[in-house]
Amino acid sequence: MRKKMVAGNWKMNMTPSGAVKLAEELKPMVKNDDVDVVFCVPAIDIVPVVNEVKDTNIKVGAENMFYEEKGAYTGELSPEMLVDAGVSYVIIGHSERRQYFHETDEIINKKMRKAIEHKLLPILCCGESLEQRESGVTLEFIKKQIVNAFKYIPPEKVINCIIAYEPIWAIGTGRVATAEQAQEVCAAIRTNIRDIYGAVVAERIRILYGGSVNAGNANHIFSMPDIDGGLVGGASLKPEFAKIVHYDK
Ligand SMILES: O=C(CO)COP(=O)(O)O
Repeated sequence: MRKKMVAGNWKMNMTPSGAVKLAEELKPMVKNDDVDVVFCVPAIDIVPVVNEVKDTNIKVGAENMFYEEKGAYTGELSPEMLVDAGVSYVIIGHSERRQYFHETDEIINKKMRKAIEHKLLPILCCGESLEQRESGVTLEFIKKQIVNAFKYIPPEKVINCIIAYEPIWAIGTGRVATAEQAQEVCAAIRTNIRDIYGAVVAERIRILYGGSVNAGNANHIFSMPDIDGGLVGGASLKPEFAKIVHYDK
């Protein structure tokens, strides 16, 4: 049985003081032993949020990291810095980073390998554009994203990674994929993983859905057999996030 996960992606929201307030408000509301709860927060908020949620069930994630160990990379954060600050997860390859910061599959693969080397758990994002969906290439495109992201990573490491399927057309638009649409793609991703890494990895790896998840649709989406929880944007900045964590109540 895979444990469900609900991860918030705060994106570029929340000043350090605002972040502490939000974490303080949410922490008593998101206790749920059946769900792994993660706050993925802006880099500047990591240290204060880690302090705020220590001794709770909440783990902290970063929204990005660089693939080099250290050195002359102005503005970047290394995996060692994240680990030392108390980070457990790192989002890699979000569509916003692919779009605005020109991250390629090759860069994403380097980040995946480096995160794993430092025992950070990657939340790998994949997802198609509206144009790709309408031209019928969704499954083929996502397979390519997955294959490229996991290149050179052995199955015993792949098993602990998290994949987030986030159709670009459903992010921040209020236009949520139907639970059936999300299930279809998440099942195809699991089949891809099975074909490459075998049944054990495929049964254990967690696949999340992201894109306009809210308190009203989480229960239906998370009840799909291949969907193990959600990566939540807008609704992760509000008390509504706690309702998503308690989706089945
Ligand atoms: O991009 C997302 C999470 O990573 C989804 O964002 P929204 O939940 O705001 O659509």
